[in-house]
Amino acid sequence: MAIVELDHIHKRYSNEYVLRDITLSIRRGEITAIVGANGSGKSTLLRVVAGLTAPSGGERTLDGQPVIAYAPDRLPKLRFTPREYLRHMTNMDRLGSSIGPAESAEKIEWYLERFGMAGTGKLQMKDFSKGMLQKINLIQAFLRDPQLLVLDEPFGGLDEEAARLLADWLNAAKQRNGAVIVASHERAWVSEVADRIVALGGGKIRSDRKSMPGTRLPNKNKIVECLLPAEGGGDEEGRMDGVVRFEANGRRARYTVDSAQSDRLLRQLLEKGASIISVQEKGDLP
Ligand SMILES: Nc1ncnc2c1ncn2[C@@H]1O[C@H](COP(=O)(O)OP(=O)(O)OP(=O)(O)O)[C@@H](O)[C@H]1O
Repeated sequence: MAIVELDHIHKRYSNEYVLRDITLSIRRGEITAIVGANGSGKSTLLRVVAGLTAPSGGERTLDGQPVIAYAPDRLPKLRFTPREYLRHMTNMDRLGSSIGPAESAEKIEWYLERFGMAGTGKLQMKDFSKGMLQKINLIQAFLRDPQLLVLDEPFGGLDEEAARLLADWLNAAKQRNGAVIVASHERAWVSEVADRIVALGGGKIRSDRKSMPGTRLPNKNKIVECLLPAEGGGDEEGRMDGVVRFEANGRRARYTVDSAQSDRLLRQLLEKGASIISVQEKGDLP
């Protein structure tokens, strides 16, 4: 069954119809892309799907009470550091969940690191570039572990590497049987990830067709986290075969390694007495 059903939805602002007679099912295990010209109603449709805008007519039905996460097309430039903002978002969320502050702080770090944002320190979001702000916007949505992800222009402002990672995360969410809906003008990424493409025009559905996602290879790096037998040795560690990135905090170390070389790295680490904490595909979710 669909996670959200829209049945003959209309949305009107004053006398202007923005959505007209929209009937649409958003299903689990599927990535749905909404495409269409500027002003065609994509953002409005997404907000109706997420339950943030009430329709003027028609019915929206949810299957159960799924956790829904929404990322708007841009975040305001707030006077918060990303950690302050994300902590605030998860604090609000935790009211209804079982995850504690330590665990959610760890998850925040996990996402910041993956997006190369761990080093932003005291820099406030008001001074962020468009792409940096977009990464925080996406993190706040993924942090909720949603069953329904509603993302407005998620690829906007992202560089190639970040966009690839996002595509991997969307696929990982889908593999967990989550439902994903994105509005996007980025044709290449839409055809890369979408199982289904719904085109809007003048607030109406003009076409709704299946798509065949995925010609691009997934991120081929793995992330190995481990406890080293002793501190230090950063230069030497970074030069180990296949290691593209090395970070350490005391004895705790993180290697980003080419998948083809990861077994070899693991063997070398074990031989020198390290204990392995985790091995993950770079595009996995926590
Ligand atoms: N709160 C609002 N009040 C009045 N009109 C609105 C409101 N929100 C959206 N609209 C109007 O609804 C229409 C559709 O806007 P929407 O943002 O949904 O389009 P879109 O397809 O997402 O556009 P874009 O590709 O430019 O982001 C536009 O004409 C817009 O002016």
